[in-house]
Parts: sequence; structure tokens; C-alpha cells
Amino acid sequence: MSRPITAPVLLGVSLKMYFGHHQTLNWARRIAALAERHPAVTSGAARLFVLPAFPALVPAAGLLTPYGVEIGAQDLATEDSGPYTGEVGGPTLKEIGCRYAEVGHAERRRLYGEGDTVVAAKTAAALRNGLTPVLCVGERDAAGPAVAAERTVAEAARLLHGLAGAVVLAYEPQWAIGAPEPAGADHIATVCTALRSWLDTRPEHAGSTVVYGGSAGPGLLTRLGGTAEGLFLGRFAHDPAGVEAILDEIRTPAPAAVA
Ligand SMILES: O=C(CO)COP(=O)(O)O
Repeated sequence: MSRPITAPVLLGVSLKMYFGHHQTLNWARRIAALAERHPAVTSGAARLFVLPAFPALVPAAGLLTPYGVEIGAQDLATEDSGPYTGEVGGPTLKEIGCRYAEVGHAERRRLYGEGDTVVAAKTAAALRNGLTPVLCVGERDAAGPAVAAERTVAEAARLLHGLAGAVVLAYEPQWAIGAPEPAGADHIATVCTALRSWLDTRPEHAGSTVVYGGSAGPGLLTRLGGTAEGLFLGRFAHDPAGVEAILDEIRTPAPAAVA
């Protein structure tokens, strides 16, 4: 079942609405310093991206992108411009340097009533604006791994129907978000492997990545043995030491011998 990690490992962080503005920028400075010196990042074995709140996108991009850490939004509008009060469109996100846009997070589904139609439209909006969707999928209630895999693949197929382009598929079982512990390693491995197998049959989504999110933190990547191609982090990235501990788990290429 375990599949070798096809480096680089993708590590995303959504700050959700936890931090204030200055707290976000202070955290970003510490992540930038980590990215500048950590061999997993400097060797290219790990790729990092950060999704702060909208107002922090521009200053956070200034702090992080010089060190190769990409930026993205936690949401985007279904439309590109027009009378959509309070929304932020894909063209604006692209213009300010975003590489990613998250769609379909369980909190947006549960708290703001977003359903499959909106999630699919936001995924399409991201793709047509040159943003990589971080498309969250995963079962709402706890289920066995085989059932979870079947449902999650069906969900991804439904949401991506008729679309083309590389995506980050974030497997986030909703019951594991905000929990003390992530889903079990075997459960995650079963679902992520199924998502990867499905993606492998979809040339229109070549270049896509499957990551796991939901109370992910230090120690998980090692337990997953390459079945997930990265992690989508929440609370356990708030302390930069947690991000560093995860980077420490990523094998970096041996330095070239000096003649
Ligand atoms: O929802 C998540 C990432 O999008 C995960 O959040 P937590 O790791 O804080 O549960």
C-alpha cells in the first residue's frame, strides 16, 4: 500500500481566522526564516504554501515568496468581477501574487452553506484564473476506510467533472478537523491511495497532488510512508517549531561530495 514519496513533499498551512494581522506577519517572518535555512526547503525536497486571511496576502507574499514559500487565499468568488459585495475574485488574487485558492473547506460548507455547486464553480474560477485550487474533499461522518475512499473519490470526480488543470486534492475527513488527533494512518493511506489512483486515470489533471489535512502535525508524515504527498496543516502549524519538526521528517538529498 505504501508508495514512495514523489518528492517534493507539499506542506500547506491555512491560518483560517486564528491570527490578527500583525500576528500573521510575525508568524510569516518566522516561517520565512525557517524556509531560508531548512535543508528540506532549500534542497527542494519540501514545498511550502501559506493561506492567510485576505488582508495579509500582499504583505505575507512580500515576506515569504523570496524564500520560495507560495501564497494563496482561503476562498475566492465564483465570478471574476461585478456586483458581488464582499467577494474577492480570482483575477485579483492572481494579480497580487497568489498561486493557490482553497475551495470546499468543511467550515465553509458547514457554516456558510456552500454546497457542491458553489464548490465546483469556485474550483472552475480558480483554474480559469491560473490559480491552483486546494480542493478539500472528505467524508462528513466517520466511516471505514474503504467506504471513505469510495465516497471521497466520488466526491472529487463530481466536483472536478468537466474541469481540467492541476489541483491539490486535500483529503480532509470532516470529523478529523479540529480534533485532538488526525485520522488513523491506515485510513488516510487508503483514501489518499484511492485518490491518487483515480487522478492517475485523469490526464486532464496531470501534475495534481494529494495531501492530507485534519489535525495533521509532527509525526504524521513519517507514519504515512508516502501515501499522502503532503499535508494541509491548521493548528499544529501555529507554532513554527511544529512546521520545523515536520520539515525534519522529510528526507533531503545527500549533499554532493566535494572533490
Ligand atoms: O482544516 C484544516 C486545514 O484546512 C485542518 O485544521 P486543524 O489541523 O486545525 O484541524
